[in-house]
Amino acid sequence: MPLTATEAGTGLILALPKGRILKELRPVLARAGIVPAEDFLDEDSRRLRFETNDPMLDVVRVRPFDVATFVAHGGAQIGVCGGDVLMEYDTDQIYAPLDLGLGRCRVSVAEQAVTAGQDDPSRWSRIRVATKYPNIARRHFSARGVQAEVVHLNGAMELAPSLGLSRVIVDLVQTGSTLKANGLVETEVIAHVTSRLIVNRTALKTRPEEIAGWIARFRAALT
Ligand SMILES: Nc1ncnc2c1ncn2[C@@H]1O[C@H](COP(=O)(O)OP(=O)(O)OP(=O)(O)O)[C@@H](O)[C@H]1O
Ligand SMILES: O=P(O)(O)OC[C@H]1O[C@H](OP(=O)(O)OP(=O)(O)O)[C@H](O)[C@@H]1O
Repeated sequence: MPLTATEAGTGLILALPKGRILKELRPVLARAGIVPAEDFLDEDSRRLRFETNDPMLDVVRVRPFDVATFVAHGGAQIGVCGGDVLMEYDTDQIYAPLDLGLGRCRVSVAEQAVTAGQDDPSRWSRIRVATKYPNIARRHFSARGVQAEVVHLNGAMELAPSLGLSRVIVDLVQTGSTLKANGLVETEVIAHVTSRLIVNRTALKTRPEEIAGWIARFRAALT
């Protein structure tokens, strides 16, 4: 069988995050005219790379944080990821030209309702923080002269304060119901986030017309 353009290394790879963003992204992909192979939306499929209706485009389905890694390293030329991931990854290899308005939430500091307001955070010199966003947490606290001692978790951060791992957490909040269900309150919003279309900087220079074409198609798909 002849190689497709992407197999031959001449097509583009679009990296998409599996999970909640992908669900929200489905109508946008359809409006942008991207039709991945049928098993792309089958969560049970073990395939990671899928051809599309466009012989010059394949999609890969990876974890949300790994979208940024694949695009930064040029393994994928374009991708979709949350602003939280971009803030954490913090690289100049990624250009984020388009806000897709999906996955709207915020990165916040939270602590146990019982400890909130007990002391003055401006007097803290150190604080233990449980998070899957160590860079965001360190930057946020160091900007106010507080040293963050990070306990790195990949999920269930909300358990950390009551189990003695940390005083506060830095995590995503949307409705606030996860915090509430675990006896926590949001004390500070670090950033509001949405998902972005992201592009590898080198690809933008070496393949400007193709990349600009895809940015335009995604932009049109939002309206
Ligand atoms: N509650 C939420 N409301 C809205 N958007 C969210 C919410 N939680 C996460 N997001 C956005 O969706 C992205 C992916 O989150 P998701 O929960 O699907 O993956 P994850 O659980 O962080 O990934 P992994 O499977 O690698 O642990 C986040 O980076 C963020 O931008
Ligand atoms: O404010 P809420 O509307 O309750 O949303 C916030 C929750 O959503 C995210 O978790 P997610 O559902 O993605 O679970 P996970 O982190 O365990 O994957 C986030 O980590 C919070 O736990």
